[in-house]
Amino acid sequence: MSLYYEAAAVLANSENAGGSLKSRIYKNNGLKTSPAQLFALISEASKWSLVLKDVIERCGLLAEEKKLTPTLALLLTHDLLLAKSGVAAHANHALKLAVLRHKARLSAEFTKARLRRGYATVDVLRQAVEQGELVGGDEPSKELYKHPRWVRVNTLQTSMEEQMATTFAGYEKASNFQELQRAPAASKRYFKDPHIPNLLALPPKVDLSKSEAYAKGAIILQDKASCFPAYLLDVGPDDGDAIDGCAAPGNKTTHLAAMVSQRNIHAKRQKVFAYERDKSRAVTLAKMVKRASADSVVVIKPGADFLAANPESEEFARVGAILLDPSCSGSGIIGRDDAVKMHLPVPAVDSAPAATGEKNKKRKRDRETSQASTTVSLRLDDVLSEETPVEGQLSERLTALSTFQLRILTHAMRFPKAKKISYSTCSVHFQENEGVVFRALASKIARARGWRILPRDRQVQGMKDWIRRGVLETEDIDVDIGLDQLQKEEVRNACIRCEKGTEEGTMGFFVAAFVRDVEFVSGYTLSYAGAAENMEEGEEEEDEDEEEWNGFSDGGETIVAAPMQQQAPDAPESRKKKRK
Ligand SMILES: C[S@@+](CC[C@H](N)C(=O)[O-])C[C@H]1O[C@@H](n2cnc3c(N)ncnc32)[C@H](O)[C@@H]1O
Repeated sequence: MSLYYEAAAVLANSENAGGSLKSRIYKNNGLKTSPAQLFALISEASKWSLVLKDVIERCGLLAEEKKLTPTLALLLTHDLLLAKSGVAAHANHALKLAVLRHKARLSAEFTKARLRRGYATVDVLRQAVEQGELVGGDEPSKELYKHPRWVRVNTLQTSMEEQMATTFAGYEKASNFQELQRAPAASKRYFKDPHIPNLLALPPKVDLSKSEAYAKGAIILQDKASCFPAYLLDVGPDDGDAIDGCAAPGNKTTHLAAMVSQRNIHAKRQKVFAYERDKSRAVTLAKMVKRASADSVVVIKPGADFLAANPESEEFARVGAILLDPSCSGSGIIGRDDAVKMHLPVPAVDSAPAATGEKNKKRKRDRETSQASTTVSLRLDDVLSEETPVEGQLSERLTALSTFQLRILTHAMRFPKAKKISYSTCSVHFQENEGVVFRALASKIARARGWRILPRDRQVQGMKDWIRRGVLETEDIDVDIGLDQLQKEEVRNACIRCEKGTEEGTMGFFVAAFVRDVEFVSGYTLSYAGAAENMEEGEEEEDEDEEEWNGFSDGGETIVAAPMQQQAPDAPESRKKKRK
């Protein structure tokens, strides 16, 4: 019987205790039950929980059996009605008796619940449950559009053709994206993305985690929007080396490496330097790079701060392209589809007999607790998120984040041979997106080095075709960057956005690219002090970009050359003061 108590304990306090379902089970050495049995019970019961919650509530089980908590009732009812060998306990165990007493009612309610949902037999209902079709029921899905499972074919190891003939053999082609979104959640369908090469959309519950291609890194589960930065950067054989300034866990790094390798037909040696400040995330990055077979292209800088990388270093003399995907508010992130969600039955409020004193208080508290948490949600795996949402008050967070993002971006603009930069976030906030782009364009370093936005009509085809573009919140642009309305409109249209919960099936995302001409570079003195000489009169007063870079990195250790600036040089506050 420890099976049910231990399963209930695994599910208890899921929001505060942390850890994925697998880590809670497989890293717990104190369990009496086999971890596989525990995992199977929880994942199966969660799939059926929408139906079983309904059955238990209509049967009034919780009101009559005080020993049963909502979670225990759900787990036991699952085994009673659906497990081949029934409830796993000896015949006289109190919990087993508590559900057995209601077997006839529970079975009858189960039949009614099935028929109400329009399933003729238990087998047809079982198939629908397995396919993840049971969204809604009595609780309609809030999601208007299904978020597909996006799969990038890793061209460092394989090709789309090879994957179609192996991993996706037997999958049926959807004639359009809407058809794919309407397909049963676990059905074997696919749709080739028209914007990003080597990208497939599959229904959200298709499980590829056990496929050989996934295990060896031939396919990578990566949201469509997250593929935009490397694709937009469009690194060619003549672009030299590339840097990914904020790399872990490495989806964009490996995509960048794949693009570099695929397009390098002249087999010129091109490297991708991958910076990751956080040491533990750098370990994941290294694993991901190895698994994707990108280690011959990628040079990892573990625990190294990109802001401390010396642009003038010999090592970066050939860096022509830089991808920046810095930490952000994460406001565009969509809840993970592979979460295990358990819908719990709610005890009927009036069904408990009146009680007095302490008992009454306790019963009331129990009822309130169980009503407050009618679902339990747990991540299936401990997967390091691509994004790193930062906690705190929103407006303060946005100010701090956008200051940091601007610093990263203007630092990248210092690399002498760089002529392409992509800047992205998984945020939906103007301040972290177009706001940073406008401020970067206004920075002294951008003007000194001739950086400008990559306009829509010069973007790679898929990005040019993408309809969702940037937004303009003119009242928020407190930098006078000397652009007229038409030019601002060009910048807006050059910015690319994705919105979550739309018919495109992406997360919320933002990306823009900056370019400059090599001729422009060669016409200028490349040191920042030299560039300042080319400034128009009075400009020096407005920017202090030269103070941004204050150290250099040597194998991850930052050697600080000057005290860190407290405020970003382009922060609105400092600018406003100067204008006065
Ligand atoms: C949004 S995540 C990057 C996701 C990654 N591009 C991908 O697609 O998998 C931002 C990462 O940048 C790292 N980071 C933040 N600031 C950094 C800095 N100054 N130098 C290097 N890495 C930094 C964070 O630790 C985090 O892992």
